[in-house]
Parts: sequence; C-alpha cells; structure tokens
Amino acid sequence: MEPVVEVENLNLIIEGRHILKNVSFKINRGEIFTILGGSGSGKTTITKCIVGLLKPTSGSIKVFGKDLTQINPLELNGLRKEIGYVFQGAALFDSLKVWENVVFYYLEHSNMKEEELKEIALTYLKMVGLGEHTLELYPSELSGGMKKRVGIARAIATQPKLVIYDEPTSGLDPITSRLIDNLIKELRDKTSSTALVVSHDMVSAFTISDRIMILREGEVVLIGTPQEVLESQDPFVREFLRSGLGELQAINRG
Ligand SMILES: Nc1ncnc2c1ncn2[C@@H]1O[C@H](COP(=O)(O)OP(=O)(O)OP(=O)(O)O)[C@@H](O)[C@H]1O
Repeated sequence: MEPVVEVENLNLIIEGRHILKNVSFKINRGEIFTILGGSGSGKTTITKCIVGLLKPTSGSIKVFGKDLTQINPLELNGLRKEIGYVFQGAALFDSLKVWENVVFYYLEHSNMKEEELKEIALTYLKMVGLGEHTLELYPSELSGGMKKRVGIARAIATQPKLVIYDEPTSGLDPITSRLIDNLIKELRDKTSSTALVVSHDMVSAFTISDRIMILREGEVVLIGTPQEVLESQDPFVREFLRSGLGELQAINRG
C-alpha cells in the first residue's frame, strides 16, 4: 500500500543554518507515527514541510502520493484539505465561540446556516469528549485540556485523512495528557485516519505510537517500533531514554 507520507533526503537550509539533514521516512496508512526529539531538533519544521509551508532546499516529499515540489498552489490547497493540523497550544481564535472555532473551515468555505454548523460542531465536540454546554463558550472560559480538545475537534471537522498533532500534551498535567493520548488513538481507530505526532513527551510516544522516529539536531537517529527503540544500543537513544526513564518506568508499572 502506498505510504501516506514519503520523505526522501529532505534538507532544509535557512539563512545558512542546516536545519534538516537528509531526513528520510515513510508514514503508512493508519499508523500513529511519532517524531520524538529535544527542543529545536526540527520536529515542527518537518511538519511545516509536509503541509507545504516550508520549501525544502533539496529532497522530495510526497503526501498521498503527490510530490509537493511538483504541484501547483491550487493542488496544494486541495491537499491541505485532507490534512488536519492540531497546533501547539491549540491556537484557537479568542474572539470566536467554541462552535465557531470548530467549524471555522465551513464558516469560510460554505453558506451553511448557523443551526447546521452548530450541529456539525457538536458532532466533533462529542467525538473529543466535550458536551453541548461548550458550544457557546469562548476559549478564555476553557481549561488547557479543553482547549486542546477543541483544537483537535477543529482539526478533524473537515474529515482529514492525515492528522498532525504538534505537541498535543505540552502544558497539560499527566492525567489530562493520558486522556489526550487515548483520544488520539480512539480518533485514529474511529476515523481510519493516519496520525503524525510531534512530541517530547516520552510516555505519550511510547504509549500511542506504532513507530517512533528519533531526531537529533535535524538528523534521524532511529526509526522503529517502541520495542525496537527501547532495545536500541545507539548511545544517543540510550541517553535520551535515560533522561525519560522515570516516566517510562511509570508506564511499565501502569
Ligand atoms: N523560519 C525559520 N527561520 C530560521 N530558523 C528556523 C525557522 N524555523 C525553524 N528554525 C530553527 O530550526 C530549528 C528547529 O526548530 P523546530 O521548531 O522545528 O524545533 P522543534 O524540534 O519543533 O522544537 P520544540 O520542541 O522546541 O518546538 C530551531 O533551531 C529553529 O530556531
């Protein structure tokens, strides 16, 4: 089966800085694929390349079989519709109510009536575990975990085939983080979509991922199943795992 994302020898140089170095990986249909790496290792930059916001200096990126370096802006827009992006920090519009945030795409691109749009918003809010009472709230009235859920509802409201989650658990307490982890898995199963997760949350990565890619200063160190990562003898991977050992032991005990 054709991979959903296929990145080959991706290099990105910005202002003389080599940010991504020969990055290659594939994400298969239905997978939860996590990019794990320290701050500034290039995780978010990879996702920006995948949605066509950054142009590679060299290398190729195919999404749903289409080569991003070869397509025109119209095709790129079409492709973006198939991708849901959950931003770091949720990035909700503060002046819009929850329901308007969730159906933002439809507000911009359709003539549907308010009642219909609220109905759609409610469907997706329910999918992320939020109820009808949240429809009329403003983002400032939500907790951090609820904001993330609304951000996820907005990302899946266009029924994307690929959902990119940028640091979905950052800034959340451990219990809420695990709820978001479960939600990511549940949504992948319910909607038969593919998920690309960017994280430095070790517990999250080892709990939800089918495969993990470890990135260090713009270079791929290892790609493998959680088990393969745990068994790796690569010194950087060992050190990286050691730094999150307490968290990992907690998963094993759980
Ligand atoms: N548009 C840009 N111009 C210049 N440098 C950039 C640009 N975008 C990213 N960088 C640099 O690229 C490197 C990787 O950044 P990126 O945001 O991808 O890291 P990250 O792994 O997602 O980090 P974090 O976990 O802190 O979000 C950083 O050193 C950053 O300063």
